[in-house]
Amino acid sequence: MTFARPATYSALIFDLDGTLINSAPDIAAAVNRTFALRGWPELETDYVEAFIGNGPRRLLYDMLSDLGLPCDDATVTAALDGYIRNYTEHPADRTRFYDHVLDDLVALRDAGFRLGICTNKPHALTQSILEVLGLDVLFEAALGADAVPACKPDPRHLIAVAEAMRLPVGEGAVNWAYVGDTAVDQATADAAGVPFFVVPWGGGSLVDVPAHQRLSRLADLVQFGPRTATAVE
Ligand SMILES: O=C(O)COP(=O)(O)O
Ligand SMILES: [Mg+2]
Repeated sequence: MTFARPATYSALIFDLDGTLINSAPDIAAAVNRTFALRGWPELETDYVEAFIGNGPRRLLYDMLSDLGLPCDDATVTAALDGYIRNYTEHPADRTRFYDHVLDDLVALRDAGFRLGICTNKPHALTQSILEVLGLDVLFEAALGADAVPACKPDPRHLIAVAEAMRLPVGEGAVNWAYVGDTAVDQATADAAGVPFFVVPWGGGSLVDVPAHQRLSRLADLVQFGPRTATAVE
């Protein structure tokens, strides 16, 4: 989709996994603890990482199906319970920010942006990981997949975060943007009629967007900040 680039955005909403944090090592560890109990194979982090972005149920279903293991509803539901328990016990042991993310988020806040998160990670895990990483103070709202009736790529997930931040929604009214790393994020923004930017890490290089929507780092967005734009005028 194409969109008119405004001079400023009042807010930015971010995806979490693959966009702000590399959580793949902790996700893979929780998957492997869950798999080990069932006699399923140990998986490489890179393999698991490629399936992240559609929430934990799809993560497990997609991997089990790809590996030729049982992936009926009952098996996936039991594995999901174990996975969430394992991940909750170790939410951020090995999770790290991508390069410059923390500094750049502070720069974006200082440029006048209001900040939110729209992630397919479970809501309670999202809250605890944001707290562990000290990010809870930077974001006005963060909604995980199970905090809304329909999660990404359903646009209502993103709209729910905007509404929690009291941002304008609806055609022609949007003055904020979504930043993510996968085609799921892109499809969500497109369906919501919201400008989209993609990061260069996570799954970002695989997403097909025009050059002006491709970031080299989050601080590229400072130029669209209300305070930055005012200072330039
Ligand atoms: O799929 C997940 O669990 C989370 O992914 P997201 O933060 O990239 O939406
Ligand atoms: Mg992501």
